[in-house]
Formats: sequence, structure tokens, C-alpha cells
Amino acid sequence: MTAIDIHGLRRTYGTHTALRGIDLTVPAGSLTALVGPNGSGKTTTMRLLLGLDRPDAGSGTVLGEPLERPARYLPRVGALIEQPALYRRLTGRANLRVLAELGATDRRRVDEVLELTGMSPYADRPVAGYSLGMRQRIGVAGALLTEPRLLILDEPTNGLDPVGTAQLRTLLTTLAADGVTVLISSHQLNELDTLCDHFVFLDRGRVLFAGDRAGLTAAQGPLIEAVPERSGDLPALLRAVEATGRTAHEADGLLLTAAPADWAPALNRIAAEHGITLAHLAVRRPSLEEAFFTLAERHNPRTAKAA
Ligand SMILES: Nc1ncnc2c1ncn2[C@@H]1O[C@H](COP(=O)(O)OP(=O)(O)OP(=O)(O)O)[C@@H](O)[C@H]1O
Repeated sequence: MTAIDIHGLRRTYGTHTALRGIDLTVPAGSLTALVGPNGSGKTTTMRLLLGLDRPDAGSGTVLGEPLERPARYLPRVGALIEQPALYRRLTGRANLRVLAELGATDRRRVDEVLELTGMSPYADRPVAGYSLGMRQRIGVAGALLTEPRLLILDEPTNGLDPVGTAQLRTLLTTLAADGVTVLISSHQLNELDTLCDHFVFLDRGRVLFAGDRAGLTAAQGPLIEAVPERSGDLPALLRAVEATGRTAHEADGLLLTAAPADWAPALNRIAAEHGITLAHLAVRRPSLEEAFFTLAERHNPRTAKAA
């Protein structure tokens, strides 16, 4: 079952093409991360899915209904796009009651969503005194009022402290376990690494990768990291690796290269041939951020680093 199945989604603003015909498949019940640098098209994608903007091209379904008929699926969708619109003088609870009334939702649901988002202790304070993170959580609470089957959250961790982020992570995991599909965007890639099970990488309006963790590992391959005993040898080691035709980077005193795991002994030999002793040599799974940059570079070698 797919919650979102869209093909060829395209949106141009004036001369700027924000989305270049992307395909987006989000499995039902998944926690799918929509990740990419600033301006890659995450918000545009979400706005189009929510019927807040119209695509120039593209079709497909959301919760089994056609994308062109958002009114048919929106009652089952909860969303938080950018900052939540809240009445600053009203309390968090009163804001949610207004939303519940507008959506003809039972008032008792307000207490439930306050509890779910950990906002019950602050519910009777005016929103004007809330931190950014508290406003975000009230926004998420508002998105949950209608017990949505699909939750679309644009950068919901913006402004959240580590405790707030951890609470949101627990909440989203619980919702997904209950069969709710969650599509969540962030440009802080590693934040979504442990939370999500599906990933869509956007870069300049294109999809670089879409799939699950196993697919990502297969697409990107492992990373080999090495540290020379003498830190001054790192540039020479980089040159030696690049001379073999591989791309290598330096990060925090480490040499990193995307290569098959069995290339580690070759790296050890190359170092030895150049008179360099390695203090550390390891093969590991790339982080989400590293996977993104490897795939971005493969796609567009000259400009990936600038993204
Ligand atoms: N209404 C608009 N008018 C003109 N350009 C727009 C509009 N909306 C988006 N864009 C442009 O489209 C591109 C994609 O923007 P979008 O907001 O979707 O990116 P994003 O991935 O959500 O970025 P961020 O992480 O900064 O939120 C950007 O270059 C942006 O400037």
C-alpha cells in the first residue's frame, strides 16, 4: 500500500524551476524523510501535496485519491508547514479548541493531543510566552486533531531543544506504529537518520534517491575511514587515494572514501607504499548526511560540495 504515489511533479516560479518532474512514493505506515539542502524543493513538494499550490505537471494519488482532488483526501491529512498560525493572546489549549471547532472535531481530542505532544503542563499559558519549540509542538498537536492517516510535517524540529526533539521522535514513532504515514522534511539530515525508515533525497528540484535504508546502503555503499599516525600525512594520503581514481574527503582529521569494504586492505597498502603508517582504518555505514553528499557528488561532481 502506498500513501503517496506521485509522478512527474513539476513547478516553475517565473524562470526558476523549483521541481523538475519528481516521482514520490511514500509507503503507507512509513516514516519517510524528505531531505535536501535549502531550496531543494521540500516545502514546494509539501505545499503541492496539500493543495496549497498547483503543479505545472504531475499526477498520482494521495491516500488513494487523485492529486488533482485534494478536497477528497485532505480530511485525512494533518499538516504543519513552516510556522504554525496561532493566536498569540490565546492559550495553547484555546488555540486548539478554535481549531477543533473549525474542523468539527470533538473537544475531548484537544486534551489527547496536548498529552501526546507533551504540552499539557503549558496548555493554559498564552502562546505569546511560548518558546519557538512550544509553538511547534502546539502546531503538531493541531495537525493531530483530526486523527490523520497521513501527517505532513515541514521542518517540525525547527527550534526544538534536544528534549523536545526526542519527544517528537517518540510521538512520531508511536503514530507510525499505529499505521499513520508520516512525511517529514528537514535540512538537518542526521536528525532524521534514526527516526525514519524511508528516505527521499531532493537536490535542486530533482530526486537523487528514494527508498529504504537497505536501498540507501546499496546505492551509496560503505565508507572507509583512515587516520594517518602523523596528521601532517593526511594531504599526501588524500592525493594517493585520488590518484587511484577514487574520490576522497578530509573530515575532522579523517580521510573518508566511498568504496567497497574489501578495498580497505588496498588503502592500507597504498599508505604503506607512500611511507604513511595508519593509526586507524575502518569500514562503516555512512550517516544520512554522508550518503546525501556522496550521491549528490555522483550526480553532479563539480558542485555537490557547495550545496
Ligand atoms: N512562491 C515562490 N515564488 C518564487 N520562488 C519560489 C516560491 N516558492 C519556492 N520558490 C523557490 O523554489 C525553490 C525551492 O524552494 P522550497 O521552499 O521548496 O525549498 P526547501 O527545500 O523547502 O528549502 P528550505 O530548506 O530552505 O525550506 C527555491 O529556490 C525557492 O526560492
